[in-house]
Amino acid sequence: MTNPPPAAPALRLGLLGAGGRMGQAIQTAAADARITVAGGIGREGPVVGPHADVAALAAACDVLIDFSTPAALAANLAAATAAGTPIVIGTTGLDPAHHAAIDAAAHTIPVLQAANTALGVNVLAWLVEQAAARLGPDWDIEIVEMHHRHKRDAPSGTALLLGTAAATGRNENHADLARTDRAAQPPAVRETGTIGYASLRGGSVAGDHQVIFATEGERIELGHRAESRAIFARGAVRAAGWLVGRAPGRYAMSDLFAD
Ligand SMILES: NC(=O)C1=CN([C@@H]2O[C@H](COP(=O)(O)OP(=O)(O)OC[C@H]3O[C@@H](n4cnc5c(N)ncnc54)[C@H](OP(=O)(O)O)[C@@H]3O)[C@@H](O)[C@H]2O)C=CC1
Ligand SMILES: O=C(O)C1=N[C@H](C(=O)O)C[C@H](O)C1
Repeated sequence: MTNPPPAAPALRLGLLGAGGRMGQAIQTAAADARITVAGGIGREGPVVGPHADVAALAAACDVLIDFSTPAALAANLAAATAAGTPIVIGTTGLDPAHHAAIDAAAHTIPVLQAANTALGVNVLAWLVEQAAARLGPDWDIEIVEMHHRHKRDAPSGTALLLGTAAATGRNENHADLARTDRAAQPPAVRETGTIGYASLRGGSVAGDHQVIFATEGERIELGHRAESRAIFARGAVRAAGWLVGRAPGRYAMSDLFAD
């Protein structure tokens, strides 16, 4: 009789922003998936487990999941890099300097950055890219998002991800087309070929996104509604498991869903 193969070692997650809305949802998703949370850090220190700071937590887990704040990103990446620990970044409101820091860390460790970790949104991004590729610039693109009253960044990271997918479909740079604050522009009719954004905030909405393609006489609307944070949390936990053991580099949810 042969012995069964040894069980794979259990995954140990480290959570950054552990006490927040997403931090709590990820703890639930990890428990549902029977994955151990080695520890969790909040703004003022440990939320789960004994680790005093992100450096101690990074050294004690197999993978970090960061849903905290853009202001914490540099320190979180530095700790992950020093410990050689892969990191999933779900925090939004990132600027070009944050993205440059992610690119730099990805030379040393695997980093998966995703403005939205839900499967449905990532399929929506693919649909938007396909639609934009087939519709000419006389189809105006407007992106409308609604979130809960506590959200700090606007437009949402997902709205920008969807706009980037549309720009890619058109073989254009998103930065050239994006009009994130129409109210701040001088009064003028809509510029052909641009991508407009509108952000609504209120109540407890987990996350609604709609991409509207509008031309003379017809309109296409593609959208996604998150009914709870559980979809983001499940995706983040799945992404963390997928990231462990990968080569250093920058990854996206589309890499995971393509596997
Ligand atoms: N990628 C995705 O699928 C999703 C992304 N998000 C994004 O995730 C982020 C968090 O969202 P949400 O959970 O709703 O926000 P919350 O404000 O509820 O949670 C953020 C938490 O991070 C804590 N925090 C602040 N500074 C630090 C720090 N230096 N180190 C560790 N923790 C810190 C905050 O503490 P304190 O309150 O004391 O400041 C808070 O508990 C946002 O950027 C949001 O847009 C949200 C949902 C899905
Ligand atoms: O802050 C949130 O809640 C969410 N943020 C992400 C975003 O900015 O797109 C993802 C999701 O929509 C929920």
